[in-house]
Amino acid sequence: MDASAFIDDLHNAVHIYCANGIDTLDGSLREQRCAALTPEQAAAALHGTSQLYLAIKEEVDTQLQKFEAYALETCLHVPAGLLVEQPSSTGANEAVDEAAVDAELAALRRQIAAAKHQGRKMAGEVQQYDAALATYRSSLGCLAGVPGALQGKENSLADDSRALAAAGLALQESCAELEGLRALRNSGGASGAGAPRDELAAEKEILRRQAAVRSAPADHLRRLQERLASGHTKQFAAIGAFTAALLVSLAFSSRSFMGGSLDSLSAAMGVSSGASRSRRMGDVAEVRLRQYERRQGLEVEGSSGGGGAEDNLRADDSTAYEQQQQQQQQQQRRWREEDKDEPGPAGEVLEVQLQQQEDAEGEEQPDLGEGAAEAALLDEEDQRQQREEEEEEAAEAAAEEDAADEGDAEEEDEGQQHAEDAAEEEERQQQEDEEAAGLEGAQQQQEQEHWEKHQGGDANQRQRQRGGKGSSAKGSSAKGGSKADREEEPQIAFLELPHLAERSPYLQAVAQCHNITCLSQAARQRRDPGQFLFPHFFVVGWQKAATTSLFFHLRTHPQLVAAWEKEPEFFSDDCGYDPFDCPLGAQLRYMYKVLRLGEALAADLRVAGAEASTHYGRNGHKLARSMRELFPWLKIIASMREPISRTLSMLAHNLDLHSKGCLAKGDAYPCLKKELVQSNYSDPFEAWMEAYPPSQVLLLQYERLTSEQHGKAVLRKVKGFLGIDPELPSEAATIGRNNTRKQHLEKAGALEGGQQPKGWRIKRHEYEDLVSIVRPDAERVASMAEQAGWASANEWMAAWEMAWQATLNTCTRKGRCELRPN
Ligand SMILES: Nc1ncnc2c1ncn2[C@@H]1O[C@H](COP(=O)(O)OS(=O)(=O)O)[C@@H](OP(=O)(O)O)[C@H]1O
Repeated sequence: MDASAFIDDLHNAVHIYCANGIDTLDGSLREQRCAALTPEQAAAALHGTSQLYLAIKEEVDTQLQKFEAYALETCLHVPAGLLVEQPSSTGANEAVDEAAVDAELAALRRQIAAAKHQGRKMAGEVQQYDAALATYRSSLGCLAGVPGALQGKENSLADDSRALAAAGLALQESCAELEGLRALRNSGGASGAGAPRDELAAEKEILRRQAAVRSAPADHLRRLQERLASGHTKQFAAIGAFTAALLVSLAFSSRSFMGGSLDSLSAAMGVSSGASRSRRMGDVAEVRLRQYERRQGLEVEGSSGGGGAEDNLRADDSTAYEQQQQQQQQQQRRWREEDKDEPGPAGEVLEVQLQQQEDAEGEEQPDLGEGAAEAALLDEEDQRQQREEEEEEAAEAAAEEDAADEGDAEEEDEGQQHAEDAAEEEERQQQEDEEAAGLEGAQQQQEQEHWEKHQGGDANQRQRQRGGKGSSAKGSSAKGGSKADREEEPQIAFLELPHLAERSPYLQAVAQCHNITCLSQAARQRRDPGQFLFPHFFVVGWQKAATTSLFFHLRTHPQLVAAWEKEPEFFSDDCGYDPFDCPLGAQLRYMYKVLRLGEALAADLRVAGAEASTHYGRNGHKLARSMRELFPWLKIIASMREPISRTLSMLAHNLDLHSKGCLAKGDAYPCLKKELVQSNYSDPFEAWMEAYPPSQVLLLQYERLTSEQHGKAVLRKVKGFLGIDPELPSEAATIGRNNTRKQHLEKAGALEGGQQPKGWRIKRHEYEDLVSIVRPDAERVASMAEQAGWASANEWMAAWEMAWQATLNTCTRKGRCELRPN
């Protein structure tokens, strides 16, 4: 049945039902009630029923029509408009072309479907707009208090936006710099053979720009951050957080990028003493920066009527500020074009000027011009240092020769290391000479003569004054008064640290220091949250326990400004283990050139200063207590390796370098025994433990530190101990492997030449004897580790037992075993 027939049937059925109902009512009235009625009453009643029928019929018709319309519209999807026009009861249906109506209906259905789809879409959009509107409304609510809060602070807001603009500008420039450096690094690294000078120049350039990239935007951002943190524009705290994040990422990216570039350059150049070269280049960069900053300072003063860049930065007139910025940029561009050797963007870096020689040479020194004079000072300083080092090394090498047969293998190692360094120094000197020929030429020679004169003698005389290795600094101190007395206090001119007066009292105090005792006293001043006391930690040993890998890993951390080179050995070699009796000039060099105090200050001392020297650890009994007096806050990290393999590594180092030393005689047993009976870990380490509270000392086990399984956890522990982010520089970062001995061998071609010893034979009972020598010390260390909570004694011993067992596993049935180097 089709739908319209169904409706018709329904129609009829309802009508019949109604009619039947009325008929029944009629009949009932007539038969049962009307008999008692008068004829008029009966007629009135029947009229009533017929009226009722009509009323019911009309109502039923109306309802049925509505139902029909509803059914046609919803079941048959006939549009309402069409129904109205459709004369349902006029009989015009017949006139309608059903096919046409069907087609129209289909089209209308499609339109309806499209309209419904559009409607749903719009409903979704309306929902989104509603949500957005709600957000805007609530934002508006939040901002309602802003105008009031900012009233009267328009100037400081203007300053903020200027500072933000300056920071952005500096960042932009730094990005360009970084891009340039990346290109430079790529070209430098890939330049191949025959271009060492180009690479040298590239390295210089990178170092020079590095300082600027690091300091300029960082300082702008820091100032901005300070402004925002100062409370007058709290509504913009998010900007403060943003700049803080930028600061951290800037520090991290520039340092890791630069570190990588220097390493790859050094590697590309095949230079083993990359660190010392870097330092030297860093010095050149410092001088160039000073020249630049001075020039810039004068220029700015001249153009702004003496106000200086900082004042101009604060100027209310933003147009003047923009002009100022443009002028500075133009000036920088001009300088770059005028003199390619001159530095690029300025960094407001705190620098220290070593002027002790300059003063002495004041009358006689020819007028070299400001830049040349400064460069000469630097060269001279380097030369003096270098000569001293060479002389010391020569004397030490001689002493080592004498001492070699006495079997002090550890000291011998140092001597040989020095001899190697001396060779590198020679190479370095040669390069410096070449550079000097291009830059200062004869002036450098003159400077050298002035210096010789001022110092009152030739190199040999100075060597005699120092008394060679045997007397060292300490010995000479006994003969001729303290070194601090003998050496004139250097006069230091500090370049102004921006906003020094607004910095923390601690930073202000440190910024005034030019000796290490002053650093100690400055620590009494109040610090800002996040500032580290300087220096923050030392890695004190032990030699051949992966200290180099550890140090260089830590150095990549963005919260660290660690010494460029490993093992400055300042407190042992320069101070003769007495931190209160170090030569003043050496102290200054140590603070600024080794510990990089200038950079730490520029970073608001929110970075940890550090160095790593293995002499310190093994001489704890000489140094720990006085070190505690000097730097009571210092954190101490030591790494210890299974003692026989550590000693073997140390002896092998000497052998590979110079084919001499104890192991060269072939029999490893007496050689190792002699060394092992006269050294131990626990005595010197105990001195460190006694001097410093347990919370400031951390002992690592080489085997865990370098293991794949535990290495990362150990590194996190180290960083946690130091109070720096344990997940940086990267969660996945491992310690890496720095094998100095292998590098030396590779450099010398020894690996190809077959000079590397494959191993040493030792009899089983001899090895067992060695184990019995070291075991008590090992157990003592294990128990110290357990007491301090660094490891369980059993775990500690198990790692070393395993190393011993590994050697015993190589033993043949005849009891001949092999000691294998790494
Ligand atoms: N990641 C890792 N894994 C395993 N071994 C490692 C690692 N890093 C350094 N080393 C080994 O540590 C030895 C060098 O230690 P140091 O850097 O402290 O030596 S040094 O005192 O600075 O010369 C040296 O050991 P030997 O090879 O036995 O001489 C390095 O090979």
